[in-house]
Amino acid sequence: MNLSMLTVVGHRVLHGGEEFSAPTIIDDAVERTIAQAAPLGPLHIPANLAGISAAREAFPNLPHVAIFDTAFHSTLPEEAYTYAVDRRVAAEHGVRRYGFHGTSHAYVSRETARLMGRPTNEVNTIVLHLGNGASACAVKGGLSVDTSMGLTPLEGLVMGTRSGDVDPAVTLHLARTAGMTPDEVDTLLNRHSGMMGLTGYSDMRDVNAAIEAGSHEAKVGMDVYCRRIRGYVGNYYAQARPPRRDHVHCGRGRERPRGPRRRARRPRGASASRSTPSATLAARRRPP
Ligand SMILES: Nc1ncnc2c1ncn2[C@@H]1O[C@H](COP(=O)(O)OP(=O)(O)O)[C@@H](O)[C@H]1O
Ligand SMILES: CC(=O)OP(=O)(O)O
Repeated sequence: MNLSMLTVVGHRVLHGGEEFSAPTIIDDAVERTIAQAAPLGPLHIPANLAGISAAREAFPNLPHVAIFDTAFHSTLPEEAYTYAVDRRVAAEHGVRRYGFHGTSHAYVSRETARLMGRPTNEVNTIVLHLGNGASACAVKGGLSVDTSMGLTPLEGLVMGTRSGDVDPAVTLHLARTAGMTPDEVDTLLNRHSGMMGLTGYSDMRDVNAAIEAGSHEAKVGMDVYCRRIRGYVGNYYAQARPPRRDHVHCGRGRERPRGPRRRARRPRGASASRSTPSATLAARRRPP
């Protein structure tokens, strides 16, 4: 490759925080702001910064542009990016869902619309990015409306070495009962969990080989991985289009659903389903 033909250097950068939601020319100040996000991306930001610094040194006369993984998710509605924690604490410490793998979800959703021969703004997709890091994204008319990764890339699907969703109290439990420090819990959940923690392998080809060889742990690991994916796909599908008849009411079932209970079953814009008097616990199923 003739390097003199280069006109610009693009850098995939993990976290744009609330500062960056569009491609941004990198200067020293931008580099410093990216560095501030390091605690939110311990696996990625140090590598991103090393790449930026090496490339800026090698090509000092070219513009360097940061493309942020979080940018595509800047369209998340407030109800999707808000965690149900104390508002003041969340605001003070920037605790909210950002979402990642944005370039991948944007590309796949647009390409899907193109292959279907339909305009992007008319197509709704659920995109699964299944690499070492893994995430799901609900894309409505070309815009990200929900995604499985959160404040950091730890939340959501089971990944190569990351746990994805766990009860947040697991971290407190490990700190209190095992005496683990925040850094140790961070390392456990980011580097020694997921498929690696469940099966001993982070590479799916190794997991598949172990399943073929009869490993129970590998089979269970794969089942956990797939179950989590089904859960997210079902979640996003239900958000867009709730099932009209299959539902379970727990508690106070005889009251007519109001407010949140009604909206949980029928988001704005969805067509109404006929509500049925229900017992305290009533499940209606379609015949097989
Ligand atoms: N042909 C394949 N069959 C099954 N899994 C594969 C195959 N190729 C790659 N993978 C799995 O995809 C994951 C890595 O995906 P990749 O997109 O390369 O990761 P990254 O997120 O690091 O870019 C690994 O778990 C790997 O085993
Ligand atoms: C955000 C993330 O998980 O990225 P990767 O898949 O490259 O690890």
